[in-house]
Amino acid sequence: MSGPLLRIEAATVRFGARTALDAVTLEVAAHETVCVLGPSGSGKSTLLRAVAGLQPLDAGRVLLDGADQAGVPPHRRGVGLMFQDHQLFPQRDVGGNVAFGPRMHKVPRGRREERTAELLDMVGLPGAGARAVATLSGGEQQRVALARALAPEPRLLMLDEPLGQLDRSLRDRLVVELRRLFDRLGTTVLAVTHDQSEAFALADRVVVMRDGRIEQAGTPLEVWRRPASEFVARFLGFDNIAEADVSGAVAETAWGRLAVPDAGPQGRRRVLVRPTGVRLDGGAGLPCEVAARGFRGGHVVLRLRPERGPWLDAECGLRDAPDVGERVTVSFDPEDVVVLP
Ligand SMILES: Nc1ncnc2c1ncn2[C@@H]1O[C@H](COP(=O)(O)OP(=O)(O)OP(=O)(O)O)[C@@H](O)[C@H]1O
Repeated sequence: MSGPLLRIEAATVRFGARTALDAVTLEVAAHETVCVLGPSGSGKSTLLRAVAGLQPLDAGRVLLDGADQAGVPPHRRGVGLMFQDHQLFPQRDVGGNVAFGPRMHKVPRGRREERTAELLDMVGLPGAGARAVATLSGGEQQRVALARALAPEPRLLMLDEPLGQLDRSLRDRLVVELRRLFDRLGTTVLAVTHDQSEAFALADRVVVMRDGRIEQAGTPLEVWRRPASEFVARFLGFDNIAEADVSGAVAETAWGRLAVPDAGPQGRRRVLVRPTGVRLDGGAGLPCEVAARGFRGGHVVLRLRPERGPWLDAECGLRDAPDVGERVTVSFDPEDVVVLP
């Protein structure tokens, strides 16, 4: 099959005066994992629900394998859904939960049992079929929910905040497992999350939404390297943003004169410096006071109050981290300076 597996064309959904989806166009290729990111209320869940057929469109189309899905009920679309609260059937055991879809599709018992065992293996719960749902941890329930969504072999798997309820270390682990699983199965995935690290770890392509529209779409690297707007930059957690006059390869800012890519946007702009590009070099740079510091795994994030200009976040190694109240001077690595369009 050529062409995208999923094509959303100018999809629009209104709730009264509020436009939850505003002419959204998006394609997902077969075997691709696309993660939709955005703040609460930006329309992410509405987009998934529209593709699943749970939310009618006011305008636009959803096509699966080239076929318009208008009038096709959810259970005939061949999409699997896993929602935030991943509600398992409490009265069924793990195997009964996973086999639910295939049973509805009248898959013969032998094949069903084989498939259930295979999927439980795949999600790292071998032999758990007879366990009661109530005896599972949050992470285990999440895996069972995933196996259940995969069991009917959907052509498109849609995940709404798949790891939403879990603590950070479990999420980080599961996200790597999910990525490996999708690669192995060749599953096509459209996932929604408000957690950018999750999206970046899982996705071939990320889509950032704002107020029902797509603000930027690209590979994780593209979006990280070149945020399309201040909104995207701030959403990714980049807060080192200042007004600038850009001329050639130089930006004049309150922090001083920064080197920027030569061929970029010119004139009155805003520039972003990624925290990795704020260097504590002790030279003749911009004097700052360390206002706060926080530990993030192997490195430290410093909150700096510069002599001039907006506050700065800087990343440095554990051993080099200055104390709160210390004075430092910083310079800016041109590699990490981005002129916002
Ligand atoms: N059934 C509904 N009736 C009225 N308004 C709705 C309904 N569902 C969603 N909305 C509104 O549409 C907008 C988009 O909601 P949606 O749930 O798609 O956002 P979201 O990005 O998934 O948010 P979250 O991250 O909080 O789940 C919001 O402003 C929401 O209040």
